[in-house]
This record gives sequence, structure tokens and C-alpha cells, in this order.
Amino acid sequence: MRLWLRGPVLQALRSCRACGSQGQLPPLTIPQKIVATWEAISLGRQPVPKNFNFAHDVLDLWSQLEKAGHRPPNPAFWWVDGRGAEIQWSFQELGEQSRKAANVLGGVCGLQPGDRMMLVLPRLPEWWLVSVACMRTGAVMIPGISQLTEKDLRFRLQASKAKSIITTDSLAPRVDAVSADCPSLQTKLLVSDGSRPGWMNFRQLLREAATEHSCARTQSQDPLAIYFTSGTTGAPKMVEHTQASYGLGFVASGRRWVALTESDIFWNTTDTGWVKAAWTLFSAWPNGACIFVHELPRVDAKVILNTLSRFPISTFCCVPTIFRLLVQEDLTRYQFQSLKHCLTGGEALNPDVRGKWKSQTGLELHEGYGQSETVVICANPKGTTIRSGSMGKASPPYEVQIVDDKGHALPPGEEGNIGIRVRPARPFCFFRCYLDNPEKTAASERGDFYITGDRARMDEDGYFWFVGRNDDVINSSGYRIGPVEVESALAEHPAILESAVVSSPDPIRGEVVKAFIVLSPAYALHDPKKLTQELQEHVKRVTAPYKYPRKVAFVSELPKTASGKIQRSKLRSQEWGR
Ligand SMILES: Nc1ncnc2c1ncn2[C@@H]1O[C@H](COP(=O)(O)OP(=O)(O)OP(=O)(O)O)[C@@H](O)[C@H]1O
Repeated sequence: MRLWLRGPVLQALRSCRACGSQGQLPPLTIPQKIVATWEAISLGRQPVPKNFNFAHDVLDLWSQLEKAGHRPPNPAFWWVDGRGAEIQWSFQELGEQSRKAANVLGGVCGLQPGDRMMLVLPRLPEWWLVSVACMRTGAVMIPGISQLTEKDLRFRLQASKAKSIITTDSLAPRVDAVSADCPSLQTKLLVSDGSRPGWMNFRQLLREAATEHSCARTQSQDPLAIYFTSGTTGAPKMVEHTQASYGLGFVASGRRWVALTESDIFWNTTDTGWVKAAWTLFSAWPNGACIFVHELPRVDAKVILNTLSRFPISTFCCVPTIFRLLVQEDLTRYQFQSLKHCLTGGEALNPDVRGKWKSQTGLELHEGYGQSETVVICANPKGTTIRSGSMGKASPPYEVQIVDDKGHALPPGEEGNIGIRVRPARPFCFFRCYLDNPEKTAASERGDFYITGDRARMDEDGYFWFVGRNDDVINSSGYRIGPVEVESALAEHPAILESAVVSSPDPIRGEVVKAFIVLSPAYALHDPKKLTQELQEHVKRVTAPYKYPRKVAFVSELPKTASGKIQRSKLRSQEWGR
């Protein structure tokens, strides 16, 4: 076998020659040795190499390992549309296809290293191809969600100065409507079986593209991706990640929290425009695991459960909102033969949902916490003790503390800001900055800590307990109330399908707790007045009485982001008439 190895991986293999001969433990396989090296870098135990390119240093290496028979025969990528169409790529096929895609980006699109490309696609295989193609050309990818409006697109294209965009028929008219206002935008690629004036057909170009491509020799600090925050508190900010921050930053959590190896098949239902799609890519592929994707145009509990039964998915992740839907189903009717590890994150997991999932499937739900600016901040890795309601412990190499508004660490048990130590050394697996916004970048730090904008408590044993986003915490008659505690208390009542708790104006108390509630079908016809009282009494019983919702509204649905997170800010604005 001829492996093209360089830098730390080569060194690791040399130094590991002795590992096998030391006795007690079975010798590591070649892939295990390589992944162990990336993991050590990811944990901050080894320096980040000067040059790093995920496509070249990770994917092409797996291609060679696969070719040499060092990987089970499961695919690297497996896509289904739920109507019978399927695509499977090995690492070698992914390599070939993505090199062709890179020739399209570098050829007709003229993208050079550092140029930016907006990538707004539903869950189509092209999203993964073009992501890798961006890495190969050194272009910076800017993923976005398909629900972007003309205004959103104009803002994002102007702010990022993207030179190219790739999207589908449904978004193309909106791009056309704003193109004239976006002078940096030079080329438009359409993923479609049809054509559209002013657009190049990506599928056709891909078919005709050459398979030879020389990968850009990027440095670890070069930009890899830009994510726009959702902009709940002002205009969206551009979060820039580097080749290494994402490319190497998820190896350890991918191994420990997501618990992936080269024989696993990992399905995360996330939207491609959300950071969690990148988290999945950068957790799975370094660990040699397969990324499974269902096109899933709509969230449908039965489709998800059938997919989990039909395909040999070993590892499953979705947001708590979706788990809330899944546990409403009779899970005993399904047999998840290959499923062995389940994860969630993105918003708080109510203990009740975790309990229901576990009792019906026998599988634990491992919650993690992080944001666009970071990799995994806190997690419940596989094999560790879970404390229900806690999002786990700090995920290395981050040092996570609860800090006050000046950045001073607070003792266990006290509520404060979730902070990540960035001084004296800023972890490499961290966003580089808010692009073109040095004030915001500076304002995100207090003392030696980066302030996440979220509030929590840490217990004596280092477990973190989420209270709420800074803006979501309710201040009623001097009591600070985290929405999650109230929502979790409500979730224990059988009437509740889901709820969102926000502050609402009150002439005496200033603000009070208001719960917006979606009822389970069995309670839809109950008398609302009686049910309100029953739910209020229930909350008083299961949590501190001052937290009970003084106002209750029954609604048919809650406002959510494309990724399925509850938008409490929308309900709060509605309450306060802002
Ligand atoms: N396990 C969790 N428990 C509670 N909240 C979580 C969890 N995981 C993530 N979050 C919330 O999601 C936020 C990160 O969200 P992300 O950066 O993905 O995009 P966003 O929701 O659009 O954020 P923004 O509004 O800042 O743009 C965290 O700051 C936190 O508020």
C-alpha cells in the first residue's frame, strides 16, 4: 500500500510503530493510529499543523485506506429521497465526484482560494459535493437555509461579497430579484434537471468535468466557512471558521460524544443551512464513518421512524423538537435493529422527553451544547453518567466556566454566563472573528472569557445546567426564571405536546411568566379554563411555585427556525408589542 502521508500523521505512524509491540493492548490499526493523531490535535495535546486541508489530508487519506482494504465496505455517504432513489459513494467515489465539482468551481465559476460561495441547497447530495469542492479549491463556503427571503439574500450576498451561488429552482427567482444589487456576484449555479437564463446547470457541468484536480494547499488558519447567525438580536453576524477550527475541531467529540468509528452510519436530520450539517460532516468523516442523509422535505415522525428501522443506521441525531414528536408515536411498533447511539442538541432537552425515548427504545439520549461560533462546548459522551436535565460537562479542549458580567469565574451552583476561556490561549477550534465587525468580536469577550450569551449553572461535579439564553431569562418581581425549567415542568403533564415560555408585561410585577402551549391531541377538547388551572397547579407542584405561568395561551403551533428550534424571541416581541 502506498499512503500519501505528511506532517503529524506521518510522525504518528512512525512513533506508533512501537505501540503494537508494547504488549497489553492490541496493536492499533493504521486508521486508528491516524485518527488518534487527529484526535490529539483536536484535544489540544498536539500542535495544529501549519498546512491543513480537510479534503486532501482527511478525505483523500480515507480514500487510500479504503483502497488498501483498511475500512469496512460501508459507504462514506448514503443519500435516500424516501421515494426509492438512493446514492451511495465510497470515499474514493466522493473523492472523484468532488474533484470534478472542484473543477467546475475553479473553471467556469473562476473561484480562487479565498473567494466566497453561497451554498443554499436542500438535503441533496450536491450540498456535500460542493462543500468538499470548496475545500479543494480553497473557496470559502457560506451555507444558508432554503427559506431565505429576497431581503435575507440581498443582505447576505452584499455583506459576504460572495462571487458565486449554488441553489435550486425554488430559490433561483429570489436570487435573480436581488442580483442587480449584488455586484460581487458573478456566477450562478443551478442544481436542477431544467435550465434557467443567467444560470449554469451544475449537474451538466459536473458530468462533463475532468476528474483530475490539484487540491489547494491551504494553511490551517485560512478561512473555510462563513455562517450567518440568525440575527435574533440585531443584524445577522458573519461567523468565520478556519480550515482547522472546523476541519480538526470535531474529531475528538466525533469519537467520544458521537462515538463514531469507521463502521458506523450516522444520520443527523439537520438542515444543510445550519451549522449542525457541518458539525456532522467534520465529526463523521475524520472518524471514517458514513454520513446518511434523508431528503426529508418535511419533518414527519413516521418517515423518520421508518427510516431508522429500514436502514442500518447506528447513530442518530436530531433536535429536541423532533424527539418531542417522535415520543408521541408508539415506538414499540418499530424495530431499530442497528441503532445503538442517539444524540441531541441545539436547544434544551426536556428530561421527560429523554425518559420517554429511553423507556421505549432502551437507548439513552446524549445531549450536547454548542454554537455557530464554537465546536462542542458541553456534552454527555458515550459511557459517561448522564444527569437528567444537564447538558453534560465541558468538552475538551475548552475550559468552560460560569462567569459574571466582568468575566470572573463564579462558584458551583451560582447562575451566570457560560464562558469559554480564550486567554492566555485561544483554543484553535473556535471562530476566528465576526467578519468586518471588530467591535462585536471584542464585545463577545469579558476578561479572559468568551461569553456565549447563554446562562447556566455548574454543579460541584462540573455538570452544566442550562437556564436560558440571556434574553430569554424572565425577571419577575426580582426572581430570575429560566424558560427551560418551566417548559420541562410542563412537559411532564400528559396534556403538553410542547410549550414555549416567555416573559409578558404585567402592571404590578413588571413581567410575568407566560406559557404558549400546544396540546396533545387527547386534550384538544378540554375546557381551556380548567386546563389552565390544572397546568398551573402542576407546575407549582413539580418546580418552585413562583415559576408557574401566570398567563397561558393554547396555540396550534410554536414559531420555529428552519432547524426546528423554538423562537421564543418572536413570542416575546409579540407580548411586548415590539
Ligand atoms: N443543549 C442545548 N441546550 C440549550 N440550548 C442549546 C443547546 N445547544 C444549543 N443551544 C442554544 O443554541 C445556541 C446556538 O445556536 P446557533 O449558533 O446554532 O444558532 P442560532 O440558534 O441561530 O443562534 P443565534 O440566535 O445566536 O444566531 C446556543 O447559544 C444556545 O442558546
